[in-house]
Amino acid sequence: MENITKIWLGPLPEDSPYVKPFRMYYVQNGVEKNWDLLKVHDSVAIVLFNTTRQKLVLVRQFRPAVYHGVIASEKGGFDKADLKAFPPSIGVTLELCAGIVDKSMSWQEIAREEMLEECGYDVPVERIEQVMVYRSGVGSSGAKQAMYYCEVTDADKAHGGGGVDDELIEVVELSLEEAKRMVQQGAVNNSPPSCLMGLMWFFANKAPSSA
Ligand SMILES: O=c1ccn([C@@H]2O[C@H](COP(=O)(O)OP(=O)(O)O[C@H]3O[C@H](CO)[C@@H](O)[C@H](O)[C@H]3O)[C@@H](O)[C@H]2O)c(=O)[nH]1
Repeated sequence: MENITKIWLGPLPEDSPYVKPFRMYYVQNGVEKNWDLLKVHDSVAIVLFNTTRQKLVLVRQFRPAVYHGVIASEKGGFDKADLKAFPPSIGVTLELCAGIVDKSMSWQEIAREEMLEECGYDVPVERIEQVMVYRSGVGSSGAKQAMYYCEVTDADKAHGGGGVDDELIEVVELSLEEAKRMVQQGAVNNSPPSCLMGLMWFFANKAPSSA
């Protein structure tokens, strides 16, 4: 996955299917203000628990935004990627299985499809429980994400997962102890808030009482 040999930056093409920047103007308390925004896709994320193995199923992948963010935080900017000083592994995340809402299917159907494509579990939508809906990027995109929960067993496994087309996604099974360490005080990791919140929700609501 980290077989990345070259990284560089370029301007955003106006026809990007993923990100559209623009400015919103408004008058608040009689004062004209503006805010720079990004239109991005809404998304779904699924807390997946394999009850056969008592393992949480997450995905590991290289995230360009995280690679950029780690370097920008450390150096105050990103001129050019020095792969020796900053290996691609610093941009690898552990996340919930997730996907963008970019097709005309129900959100639950999209969640079902992502579980199959990314993690290899084939389950009917009826087994996917909605957990909560929230907005991420409240300063930039305000995008909506719906979080779901699904218990799976080894019998639901149709294939190894890994994503479609040229996606490179590694399925990772975490023991309850390993997952708990990710959300303990002082933890530092590359995971997005949705993943950390999903794990905390799991421990508060679903984990076996011994965990
Ligand atoms: O600039 C881009 C952006 C996306 N993609 C592709 O678009 C797809 C998007 O992947 P998908 O699995 O549908 O969504 P995620 O990338 O997992 O992202 C979702 O899940 C994340 C974790 O919850 C959230 O942070 C994000 O906002 C949310 O969109 C992938 O095939 C990417 O290769 C590109 O090729 N170029």
